[in-house]
Amino acid sequence: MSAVPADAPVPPAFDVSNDVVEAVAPEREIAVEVGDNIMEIKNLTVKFGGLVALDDVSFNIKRGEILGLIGPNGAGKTTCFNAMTGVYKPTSGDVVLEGVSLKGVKQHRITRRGLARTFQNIRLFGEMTALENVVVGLDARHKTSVVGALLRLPRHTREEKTSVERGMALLEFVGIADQAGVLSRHLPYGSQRRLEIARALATDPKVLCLDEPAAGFNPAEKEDLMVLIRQIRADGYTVLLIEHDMRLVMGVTDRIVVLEFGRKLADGIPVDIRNDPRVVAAYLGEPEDDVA
Ligand SMILES: Nc1ncnc2c1ncn2[C@@H]1O[C@H](COP(=O)(O)OP(=O)(O)OP(=O)(O)O)[C@@H](O)[C@H]1O
Repeated sequence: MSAVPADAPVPPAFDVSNDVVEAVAPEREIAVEVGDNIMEIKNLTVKFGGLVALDDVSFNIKRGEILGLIGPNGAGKTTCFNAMTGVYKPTSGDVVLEGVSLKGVKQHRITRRGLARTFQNIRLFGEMTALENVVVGLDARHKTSVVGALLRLPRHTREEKTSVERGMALLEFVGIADQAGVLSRHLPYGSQRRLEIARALATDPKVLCLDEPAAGFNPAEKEDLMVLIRQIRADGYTVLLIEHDMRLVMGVTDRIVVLEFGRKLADGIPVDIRNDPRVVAAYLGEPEDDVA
């Protein structure tokens, strides 16, 4: 199934040292078990006027797993992400993170509570370097005040230094440390996608939501991305992944939730989803690339 032979060397970009891993995930257990529910999506409904984009959808995300969210075009995947991350206010239902409801919580506060995401259409600060884009994410977690920053109090200087070190570690982690000083709008497309992931990781999320991270990638880049997503999980993060490329979804996820016409169609391990006649029927008529 894989285009890369089993004994092929791991690309150097992902040969990440223990020091880098510790800088990226300083307070995490490196080896995690898939465990209890870290998030619960409860009867989530989103209506746009008369259109029901998401219809009474419920599923759980378990701590330490890579959960795939798939479905044909227009099935409601991005709407679900948007409702979870505070971009849209759900019409009804609830999203619970570590036992606490996110109902009515503003988007930036949801990020602070531990839910980070990337976007289908890349959203970086084009006039900032790669490193600065990541440091912005880290700065959101600083404890010093503006006055502390102006007076350059020792705590602020310490935090700033740590930010740069952690920012570099994150860039190394996603494989683009050599481009740290490049303006993000000048980065190659693949590096921009990786930078989005690094910036999301900078907020130290409990759950990382990736919205079509392989969009526009060639097969080799998709293989590299699978390695990176596995590495992210190995570092103790929980990952929710929207992705159209079935080979990638089947190759990297522990479990898959399938949406169709805004409703949950199936929820199970990849092999069961692949063989589920309802899922196969839902994808009939999709472009061949998407159902490979
Ligand atoms: N802001 C909006 N206003 C009106 N309708 C919307 C809005 N956002 C999404 N929709 C509609 O909701 C439905 C679900 O769209 P959504 O983008 O969530 O699907 P998707 O599964 O992510 O699709 P794709 O795979 O094509 O990205 C579609 O019919 C879409 O046109």
